[in-house]
Amino acid sequence: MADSAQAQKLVYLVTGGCGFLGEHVVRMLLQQEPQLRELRIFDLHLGPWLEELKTGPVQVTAIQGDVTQAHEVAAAVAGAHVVIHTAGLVDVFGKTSPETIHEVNVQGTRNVIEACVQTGTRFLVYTSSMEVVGPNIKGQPFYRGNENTPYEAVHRHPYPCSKALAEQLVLEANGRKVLGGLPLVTCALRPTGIYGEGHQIMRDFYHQGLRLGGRLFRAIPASVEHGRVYVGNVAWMHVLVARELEHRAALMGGQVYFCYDNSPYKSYEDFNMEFLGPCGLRLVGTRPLLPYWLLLFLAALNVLLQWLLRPLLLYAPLLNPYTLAMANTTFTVSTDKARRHFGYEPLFSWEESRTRTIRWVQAVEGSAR
Ligand SMILES: NC(=O)c1ccc[n+]([C@@H]2O[C@H](COP(=O)([O-])OP(=O)(O)OC[C@H]3O[C@@H](n4cnc5c(N)ncnc54)[C@H](O)[C@@H]3O)[C@@H](O)[C@H]2O)c1
Ligand SMILES: C[C@@H](CO)CCC[C@@H](C)[C@H]1CC[C@H]2[C@@H]3[C@H](O)C=C4C[C@@H](O)CC[C@]4(C)[C@H]3CC[C@]12C
Repeated sequence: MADSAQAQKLVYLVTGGCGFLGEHVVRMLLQQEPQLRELRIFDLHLGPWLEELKTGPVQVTAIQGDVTQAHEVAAAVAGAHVVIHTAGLVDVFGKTSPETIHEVNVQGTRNVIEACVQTGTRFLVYTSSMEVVGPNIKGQPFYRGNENTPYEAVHRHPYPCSKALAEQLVLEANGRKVLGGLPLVTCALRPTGIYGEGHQIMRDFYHQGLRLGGRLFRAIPASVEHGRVYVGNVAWMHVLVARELEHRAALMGGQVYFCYDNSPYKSYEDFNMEFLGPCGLRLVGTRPLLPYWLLLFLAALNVLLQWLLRPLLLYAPLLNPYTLAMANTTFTVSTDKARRHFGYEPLFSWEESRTRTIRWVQAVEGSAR
C-alpha cells in the first residue's frame, strides 16, 4: 500500500484530452502509467465520458479551457510534471479561417511552452504531424522514409504550415530554463494518418457509402501508398515518450519521432476498405473511375461552391484540391527510431487494430439505423 502511494506521484496534463487522439491518450495513461497521481484533461469542449473516469484511483481533473488564452493554460499547467499537448485545430476542409488555425495551433503551442517555463514544468510532449514534412506542394513522393530522409518540406495550406511552425517552437524550446533553473525537455511525435475508434473521417466515409447504396467509388490509384497508424499505438507512443523523457533527456530532448506500427502500406481508399468492407461497403473499380483532371476540376468547383455558399451555410466536402493532393501522393514511413530511443513496440498488432476499428464502425452502423 505504502509502495503504491509512493509510486503514484506524478501529475500529467493532456491538452485536447477530449479529442479523437486525446481520449485514447487519457485512457492509455490511466491504464499504463503506474506513477500517475493526478491526470488533468484540458479541452475547449469536455466530454461526458470523463465522469466515468473520476471513480478510479487516479485523481482526474477536467478543465474546460482554451489554449489561445495564456492565463488559462498557465493555471492548468502549474504543478504538472509532464504536459502532453495534443490540442489543435485539424482542418483541411476549409471549415475554419487560416487565422484561427494559426491562433490555436501556433499561439496555443507558444502559450503551452511559456506556461511550462513560467511554472517550472520540465517535460513537454507535442503531437505534431507527418504533414510538417509532407506531402509537399510539388506532390513529391515520400516512400517509406524515416526521420532523416531528405525531403523538400514546403507547404502553403494553413494546417501543415501551422503544425510545422508549432513543432519548430517546441523543438527550439528544448533546453530553456524553467522556473527553478532546470532545463525544459521537449520532443515531437509525428503521426501519419491516424485511424481507429472515434475517427470522424472514417465515419464520414462510412455514411457516404451508405448514402451511395453501399458503394464507394475509387478515385485514387491503388499504387499510391498512404501512411496510417492505429490510434491506440499513437497513444501508447505518447505515454512511453512522456515516461522516458526524464531518464533519457540527453538522447530524446529536441527530437522528432514518426508514429508507426505494423499497419499495411496501402492507398487511402484501400486501407479504409479494410474496415468498411467487413461493414458491408464495396469499393467500385480497380482503377480510378474518373480521370485525374476531372477530379481536380470537381475539387476546384468545391472550393468555389464553398466560397459562394459561405454567407448561407458551411459547405465543406471531403474533396478539395488539398485533400486530393494528399490522397494522391505517396507518403509512407519506415523507421525504428522510436524503438531505438525509448523501446517502443506497438501495443496493438495490425489484426487487433483492425478488429477494434471494425467493431467500432459496426457500432456506428448500429447507432445510424
Ligand atoms: N487525426 C489525425 O490523423 C492526425 C494525424 C497527425 C497528427 N494529428 C494531430 O493530433 C492532434 C489531435 O488530433 P485529433 O485528430 O484527435 O483532432 P480532434 O479534433 O479530434 O482533437 C483535438 C482536440 O483539441 C481540442 N481543441 C481545439 N481547439 C482548442 C482550443 N483552442 N483550446 C483547447 N482545446 C482545443 C478540441 O476540442 C479537440 O478535443 C492534433 O494536434 C493534430 O494536429 C492528428
Ligand atoms: C479524393 C477522395 C476520394 O475518396 C479522398 C480524400 C481523402 C482525404 C479526405 C484524406 C486523404 C489523406 C488524409 C489526411 C492524412 O491522412 C493525414 C492527415 C494528417 C493529420 O495531421 C490530420 C488529418 C490528415 C490531414 C488527413 C485528413 C484527410 C485526408 C486529407
